[in-house]
Amino acid sequence: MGVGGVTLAARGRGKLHAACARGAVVAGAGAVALLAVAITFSGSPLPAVLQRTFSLYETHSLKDMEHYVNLVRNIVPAPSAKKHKGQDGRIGVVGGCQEYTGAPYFAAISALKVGADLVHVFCAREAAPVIKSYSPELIVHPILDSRDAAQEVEKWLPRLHSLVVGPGLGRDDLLLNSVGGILEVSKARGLPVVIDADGLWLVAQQPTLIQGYQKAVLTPNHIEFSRLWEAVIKGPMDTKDDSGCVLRLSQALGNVTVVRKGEQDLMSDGQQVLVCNQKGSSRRCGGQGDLLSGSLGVMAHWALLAGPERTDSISPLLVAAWGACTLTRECNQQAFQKHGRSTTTSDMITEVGAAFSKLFET
Ligand SMILES: NC(=O)C1=CN([C@@H]2O[C@H](COP(=O)(O)OP(=O)(O)OC[C@H]3O[C@@H](n4cnc5c(N)ncnc54)[C@H](O)[C@@H]3O)[C@@H](O)[C@H]2O)[C@@H](O)CC1
Ligand SMILES: Nc1ncnc2c1ncn2[C@@H]1O[C@H](COP(=O)(O)OP(=O)(O)OP(=O)(O)O)[C@@H](O)[C@H]1O
Ligand SMILES: [Mg+2]
Repeated sequence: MGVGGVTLAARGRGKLHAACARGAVVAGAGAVALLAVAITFSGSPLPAVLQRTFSLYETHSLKDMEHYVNLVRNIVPAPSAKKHKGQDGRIGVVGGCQEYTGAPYFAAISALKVGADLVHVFCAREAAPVIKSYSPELIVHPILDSRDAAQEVEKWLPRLHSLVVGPGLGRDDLLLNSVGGILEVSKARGLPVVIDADGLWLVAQQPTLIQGYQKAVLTPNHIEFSRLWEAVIKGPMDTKDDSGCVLRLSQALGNVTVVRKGEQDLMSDGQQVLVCNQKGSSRRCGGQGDLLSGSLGVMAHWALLAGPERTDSISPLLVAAWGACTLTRECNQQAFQKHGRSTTTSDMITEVGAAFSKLFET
């Protein structure tokens, strides 16, 4: 499908309106149609950083980019002296075990740096003192390996706006079983959930856990996507049609949003496919996906609060996903410019503030 920059494909259920309205590239059943529809854009000009990145691409792609940037800006809550602590996001991260303490920390601190007010980490007992020692800013609950973990977490759910499930969770059956229970109670409350890493392992074992839950966003990397595909589609993957595969997996899961990370990030709600080609770097250190899932935890809450009227009828969760992918890749690029091959995820997290304001602050 598409040519560089940002393109949007719509297919499957025949919803072409959003793509056509912006003159995007529309791919359908192997055919690719380029629709050059002139439109005007409102809002602030494209940030210089994005103009640099996208100046080589065709005008319609640049305009799509500008449009999505404006949609992300539309969901970002305005700073206000009238707000109280917690209003811009209270996010939960479910993950952290004996082996992995970095991943939940990266996800949680990213959520805070993007703009959440409070972040709670629900982790295994042994991981808690380690995660606390990384940051005094995180609230850490050492309850995930207790027998009644799901009920313990459920007590906190009324205070939370979204959950990020899976970074550093590990694959211990007791923990996975508790997380299955946490997903059930979260669904019952209609809480948005971003599922990543070992949370995706669990979903691949039990797809019914999120089947049809349209407030779930899955963020698989290459391997995790293949695993989900095998579990849900159970057939060969068309390796020449990456966006078609994302669309199909999302549809098969009942329009759960799927974000397939890679050289370009492809995301679909089963109706449309958005592409994020924001320049990153060649550095692939561990933890970048955790930065993405933590950022998305906050942006998913903001997007659902803003609603489709602020996202031009594109699914709010797709807009949030596009924003979080763009931000993560920009952090990667900025950190790489400073640190080159020694870039680590901590360096990227240091860039979150500057990257966010370049991209999305008006
Ligand atoms: N500092 C930390 O604590 C970190 C912990 N992490 C955690 O580690 C656990 C396991 O995550 P993994 O991502 O390793 O598990 P996966 O089972 O997804 O990956 C297994 C292997 O696949 C490889 N792989 C990934 N992308 C690939 C690609 N495009 N092509 C070929 N091979 C590829 C990885 O190098 C890894 O060795 C999760 O809980 C995760 O959150 C990671 O988030 C990284 C950072
Ligand atoms: N080849 C690539 N080129 C540019 N960016 C990439 C590439 N692969 C992944 N990314 C970006 O890196 C971020 C994390 O994706 P990645 O595939 O590394 O996740 P992950 O394997 O889950 O990471 P983690 O180590 O945190 O588990 C995403 O924003 C994605 O866009
Ligand atoms: Mg990962």
